Amino acid sequence: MIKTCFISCRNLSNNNLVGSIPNVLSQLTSLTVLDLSRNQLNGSIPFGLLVRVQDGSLDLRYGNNSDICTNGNSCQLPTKQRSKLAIYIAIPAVLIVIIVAVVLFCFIRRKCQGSINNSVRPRNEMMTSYASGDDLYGDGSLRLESRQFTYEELKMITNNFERVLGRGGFGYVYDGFLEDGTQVAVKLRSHSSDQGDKEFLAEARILTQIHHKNLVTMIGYCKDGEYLALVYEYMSEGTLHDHIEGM
Ligand SMILES: Nc1ncnc2c1ncn2[C@@H]1O[C@H](COP(=O)(O)OP(=O)(O)OP(=O)(O)O)[C@@H](O)[C@H]1O
Repeated sequence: MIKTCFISCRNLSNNNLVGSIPNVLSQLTSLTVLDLSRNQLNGSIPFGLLVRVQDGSLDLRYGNNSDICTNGNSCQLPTKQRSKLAIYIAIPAVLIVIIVAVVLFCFIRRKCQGSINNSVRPRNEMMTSYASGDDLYGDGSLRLESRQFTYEELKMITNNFERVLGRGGFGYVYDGFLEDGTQVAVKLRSHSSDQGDKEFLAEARILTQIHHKNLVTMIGYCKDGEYLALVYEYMSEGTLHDHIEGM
């Protein structure tokens, strides 16, 4: 269409021209009126045309076509292109913000959980490698994250309950050694104990959930038929009572 205009066009309106304004139009000296208002041309008006507009040899009309501008540098992009560009920038930007927020949230959550875990971490790291989810009562009332021993295992550990360390409200406490040589104290609930299952479980529950350097660590438990026992790390320094007495 532009080529044809070299010869015959005086007015380019209604020709549905698309794209940027061709510079060659400025060479059409016979062209005195150039109406681009109803074409889909866009971009900056070529310098050659502007010169002709300024020297008055060309009457350039582009109506309300906002896609055409006179200054190449500040020329706005066509509306369609602008919205496309906005989509290309906006979507990745929103995605990046969401990803950063999620990563930050996970990081803060892990840090918080880490600090909680550290404050209640067992001194005896063996606790973590033991099976979890055992139910001391069989009714789902107690989930212990500690090792479960059979009565036979306790017999082996304590060399058939050979050495008594002391006696408390639940019954005798026996000296024992695990397979890896760790010394333990096995508290076996006696049938004649004046403290019942409820108290025994309460002690197990508390020691399973709370770990502190000033509290004895519970290594595991035994619920084997009628036998109930708790296995603790061995405290070599004696009892508080011994220390107070020795003062
Ligand atoms: N972890 C342990 N390491 C070494 N000795 C222990 C350990 N636990 C208990 N003992 C010994 O066994 C004794 C009885 O302890 P146990 O905890 O059964 O009774 P207690 O401290 O009097 O409390 P309670 O009557 O509430 O059970 C203690 O006095 C101590 O000599």
